[in-house]
Amino acid sequence: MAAAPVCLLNRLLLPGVRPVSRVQLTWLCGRPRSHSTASGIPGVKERTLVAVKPDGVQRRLIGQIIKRLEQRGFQLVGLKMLQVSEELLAQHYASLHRKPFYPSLLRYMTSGPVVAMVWEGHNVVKSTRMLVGNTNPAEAAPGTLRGDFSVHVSRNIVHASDSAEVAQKEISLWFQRSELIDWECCDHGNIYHP
Ligand SMILES: Nc1ccn([C@@H]2O[C@H](COP(=O)(O)OP(=O)(O)OP(=O)(O)O)[C@@H](O)[C@H]2O)c(=O)n1
Ligand SMILES: Nc1ncnc2c1ncn2[C@@H]1O[C@H](COP(=O)(O)OP(=O)(O)O)[C@@H](O)[C@H]1O
Ligand SMILES: [Mg+2]
Repeated sequence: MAAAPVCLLNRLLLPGVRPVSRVQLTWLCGRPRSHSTASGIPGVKERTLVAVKPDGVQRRLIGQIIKRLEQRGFQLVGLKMLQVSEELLAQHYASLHRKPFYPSLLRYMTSGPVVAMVWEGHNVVKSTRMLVGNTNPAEAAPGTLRGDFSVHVSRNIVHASDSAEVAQKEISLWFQRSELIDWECCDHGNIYHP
């Protein structure tokens, strides 16, 4: 912590108030920025695609979903609302084409707008899958998004990429590079450093 902010803060304190030390100021404000950049931590720039599905949008759950990811400490780097095309879904759900539920999945996912987001952070893919919960809401633990807000597998409110490799493919399928913002949250020091 530079000496100047400590002196400045002590000058502003009322007479009789004990001056704060540099250690106390560091504790109050988080680690100083020069030491708090998280860019040196491996995996901190990992990204995942999260999409609020049409039922999640209709049920006004967008805010709840964003809130859970934000409060966990992840960082939003891209966000848009869109009416998804069948072409995009055919690529997104390429592994499910032969499933009996695929036609109804397409109808579901095109039934209304979707909110697509890209979230960034350490182990964000795995952590987000844990936060979203099992595909089948009956198997999703209470406290997870699907466990708290959904009942049936065909209306499970939210999508999240299931591996880092799949996440990269899904992000480039849903977003243009120019739609994603590289930025560093000012509280990185508190999230990533003990
Ligand atoms: N019997 C099933 C199985 C799946 N689905 C729908 O198909 C989606 C994709 O299935 P899958 O990829 O297996 O589930 P998740 O990865 O959990 O969901 P998503 O890929 O949408 O995140 C599910 O979320 C669900 O909306 C369905 O309607 N009926
Ligand atoms: N047995 C099923 N019946 C109906 N829909 C399903 C079923 N399995 C999966 N789905 C739908 O397909 C989506 C994608 O499946 P999958 O990628 O396997 O799971 P997840 O969404 O958890 O990644 C699920 O979220 C769900 O909407
Ligand atoms: Mg899936």
